[in-house]
Amino acid sequence: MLLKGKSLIVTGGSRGIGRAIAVQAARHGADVLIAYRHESDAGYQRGDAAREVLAEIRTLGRRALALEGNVADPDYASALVEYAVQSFGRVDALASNAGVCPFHSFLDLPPQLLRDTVDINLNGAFFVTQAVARQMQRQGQGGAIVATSSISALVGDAMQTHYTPTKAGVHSLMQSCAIALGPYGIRCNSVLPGAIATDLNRQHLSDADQRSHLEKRIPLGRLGQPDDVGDCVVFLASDMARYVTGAALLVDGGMFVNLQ
Ligand SMILES: NC(=O)C1=CN([C@@H]2O[C@H](COP(=O)(O)OP(=O)(O)OC[C@H]3O[C@@H](n4cnc5c(N)ncnc54)[C@H](OP(=O)(O)O)[C@@H]3O)[C@@H](O)[C@H]2O)C=CC1
Ligand SMILES: C[C@H](O)[C@@H]1OC(=O)[C@H](O)[C@@H]1O
Repeated sequence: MLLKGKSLIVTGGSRGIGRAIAVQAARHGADVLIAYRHESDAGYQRGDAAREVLAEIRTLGRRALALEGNVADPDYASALVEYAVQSFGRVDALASNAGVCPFHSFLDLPPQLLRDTVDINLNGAFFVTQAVARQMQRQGQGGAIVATSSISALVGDAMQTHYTPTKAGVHSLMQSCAIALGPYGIRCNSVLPGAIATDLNRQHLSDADQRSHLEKRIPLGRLGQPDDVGDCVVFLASDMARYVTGAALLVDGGMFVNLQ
């Protein structure tokens, strides 16, 4: 078990990649607090998605908690840490994963959509990382922070002009935090998923031509699944990656290098 006895906060842990991170971490022995917001257009009743994750983790014999809120609110970031410390006694790792990606064309993109996307994806990652790092510094035993950036940190997309800069920012945040937090033994790394089949892009990938175009660009021949990313996050959060900090791990089936 790679995370035996550890306590982990996973933002965006109710669905998709975050759910996979939370469950895989529990399989490796961690207790987990998931942060979620309740996205009504994902087709769940309020809290149902989170409750499903908690139930799955508890069947694995681990403790599981959830706290609804918005990572863009720094007070919620602090509340997450306080809840984890009250319940688990400490915070050993953070998966800063929550994010949104409403596809939209550039020329008519409304200012509020840009502000909301930056607020959640980048500012939210900053606030949660800062709150958890403060707790880890108080604990004095180091820790591991893994942010979910994206292949979109490295390449663009015409319908994601408000989104790709946030993913580049998340990766850059981890690089700077790796330097700032290294003296406290806190490691900071990013995973950069490619095209992963989740609610985030369900509509986008429901277009057969779009899906086929993507699959043809992926040397492994398939879209990623959330567990493909979850297992990589568990590795980076574990002592197996004890000398890894400031790194970026592409989890894309080879899509990024397949240009010619
Ligand atoms: N899917 C993909 O192809 C890729 C995804 N990524 C990144 O992976 C991460 C997860 O994406 P994915 O699993 O696909 O997305 P999903 O839409 O499937 O899940 C998003 C999760 O984030 C939560 N969330 C959204 N906004 C907030 C908020 N303001 N505060 C707290 N929680 C919030 C949602 O909570 P709730 O359920 O309550 O709505 C949900 O748990 C994102 O950062 C995304 O940018 C990166 C590359 C590729
Ligand atoms: C939601 C998109 O399909 C997905 O999100 C990312 O970050 C990747 O670049 C993909 O575009």
